[in-house]
Amino acid sequence: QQAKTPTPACWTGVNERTFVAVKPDGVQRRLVGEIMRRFEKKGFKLVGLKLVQASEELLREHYWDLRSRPFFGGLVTYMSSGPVVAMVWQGLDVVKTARKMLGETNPADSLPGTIRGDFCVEVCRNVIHGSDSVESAQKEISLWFRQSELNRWESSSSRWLYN
Ligand SMILES: Nc1ncnc2c1ncn2[C@@H]1O[C@@H]2COP(=O)(O)O[C@H]2[C@H]1O
Repeated sequence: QQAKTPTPACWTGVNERTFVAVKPDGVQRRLVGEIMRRFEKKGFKLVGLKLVQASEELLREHYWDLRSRPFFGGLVTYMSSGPVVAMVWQGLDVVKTARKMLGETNPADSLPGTIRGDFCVEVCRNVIHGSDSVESAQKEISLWFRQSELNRWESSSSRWLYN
């Protein structure tokens, strides 16, 4: 069994970070603003943001764990079919909460009120990706962003969000 990399203290508590990407279908369907609005209104802090045309190489690495699945080729083609909005959001329990906000991988299993529950119908066009653990968030953020692209800033609302 692979040893677990310990989470650095700077990545825990209110400083936890997750990687979220609006997929090409989400960009084409003009869902970027609505999705970002949900994360902002929830109280998470945006620390990284860019519109990128992802290379197949980057996507193969991003989805490396799924490489033997029959849909892998189609997934890479879909994800490279247009620009993606890559984001890093920060806040307490952001990895777990973002997954809840996204809904289930299959939109049909996603409750109304979630992003996938509200805006899509099929698993191969599920509009958004979010890291599934703190560990994969760290890997995905370093794959998609340079350190210099991540911003540290003091949020004036943090004292109203955290005790
Ligand atoms: N059965 C499937 N058929 C096609 N694509 C899938 C299937 N299961 C998962 N995926 C895709 O693989 C992706 C893996 O993580 P995502 O959250 O980005 O969203 C998933 C879907 O886009």
